[in-house]
Amino acid sequence: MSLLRVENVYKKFGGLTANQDISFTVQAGEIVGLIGPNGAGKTTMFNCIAGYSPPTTGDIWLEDMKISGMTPEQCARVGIGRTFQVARTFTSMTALENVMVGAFLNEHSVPAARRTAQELLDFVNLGRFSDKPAGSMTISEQRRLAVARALAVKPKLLLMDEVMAGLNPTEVRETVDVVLKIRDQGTSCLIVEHVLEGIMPIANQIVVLDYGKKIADGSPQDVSNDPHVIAAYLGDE
Ligand SMILES: Nc1ncnc2c1ncn2[C@@H]1O[C@H](COP(=O)(O)OP(=O)(O)OP(=O)(O)O)[C@@H](O)[C@H]1O
Repeated sequence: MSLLRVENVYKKFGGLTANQDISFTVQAGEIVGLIGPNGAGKTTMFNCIAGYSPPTTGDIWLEDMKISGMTPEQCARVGIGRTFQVARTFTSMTALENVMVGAFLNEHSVPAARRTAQELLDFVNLGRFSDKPAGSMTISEQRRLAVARALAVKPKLLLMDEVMAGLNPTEVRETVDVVLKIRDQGTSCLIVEHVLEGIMPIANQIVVLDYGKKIADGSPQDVSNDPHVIAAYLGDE
């Protein structure tokens, strides 16, 4: 059984169809990239999956549970974690406190939440920054902090929205290493990304959206050679 199944999802905003008949799956243990030009409907799809804005029609399943129509908190409780395009860190709180906010979904004592948060900061290579105010961290560090906070809800599937945008090549490599570690410890990843050199080498599958429609779905190599994708997106790179 697939971990995530998106079935014939439409999302309409008035007269605009941001997602049109989108279907795809994510298998357990895999990294899937969701790519496409600006305005293609990628963030809209994330919002449908994570409960922030339900599909107009169509269904979304996490294993055998229908999650379309659930609230963001219900989605988090059943196993969907997410980061946002603009890292929503609490800038005046320390790195540790930021991750503790996520940890409280499952942990019911401060010491347990603190322990989990410190482990997750270590996991994303930010362990030495636990007492640092999030607002004084670099963009790259804040993105990994957001990943640690999303992992604190112990997701089966982690949705990551442009965690590599604006990073230098060293920072992209650090982030890629963290994504691979997340996959290796058993959490599947669905990643919206414009930084193709970050996502293409590590993805098992790439789904391409353009103007709200799915135009390709396959291995990174097949998708890179697909004329529709080249015309719509890769040709612009
Ligand atoms: N809440 C909303 N109300 C109205 N239109 C919206 C809303 N959210 C998104 N849209 C529109 O839906 C379309 C898809 O937007 P979306 O943000 O999903 O694209 P995207 O692929 O994530 O783009 P980008 O790569 O630039 O982040 C766009 O035309 C956008 O203007």
